Amino acid sequence: MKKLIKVVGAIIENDNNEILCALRSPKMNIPNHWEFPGGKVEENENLSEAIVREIQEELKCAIQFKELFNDNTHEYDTFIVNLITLKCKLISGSPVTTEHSKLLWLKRENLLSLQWAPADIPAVEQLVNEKV
Ligand SMILES: Nc1nc2c([nH]c(=O)n2[C@H]2C[C@H](O)[C@@H](COP(=O)(O)OP(=O)(O)OP(=O)(O)O)O2)c(=O)[nH]1
Repeated sequence: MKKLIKVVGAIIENDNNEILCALRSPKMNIPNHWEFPGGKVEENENLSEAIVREIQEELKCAIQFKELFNDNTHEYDTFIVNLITLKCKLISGSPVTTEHSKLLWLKRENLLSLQWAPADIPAVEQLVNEKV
């Protein structure tokens, strides 16, 4: 049976209504695909704790959880991911890459020009269609 992993991804928007996108590196699984930065939820933590921890570890900045945005389960060849995207607010510092190949701030209307990890597509489409 395929392993099911629970993952949180942060949707961080700046004052110009741009959204932070992160490119998975060639060394990561699902390499060279764009994603919402984040990672696996650990057993002892809630979604808000998980996303704050992951973003501090990966992007070296502090965020605050705002609201649940999208919850999508996607079956890859070797595992199943339950990707929960959360709207978050940057509260201190600015994101820097530690594991990703690149970070990019993009307007909603340009999000679909990137090659996203397949599990992310419903959240990306919901963002593109969202009224702001
Ligand atoms: N972080 C993140 N992972 C995603 C997204 N979409 C998607 O399919 N994934 C997949 C890629 C990975 O297989 C898995 C998350 O693993 P990860 O490697 O980012 O998480 P992590 O930092 O906790 O991993 P680890 O190095 O501790 O094992 O979910 C997304 O938008 N964000």
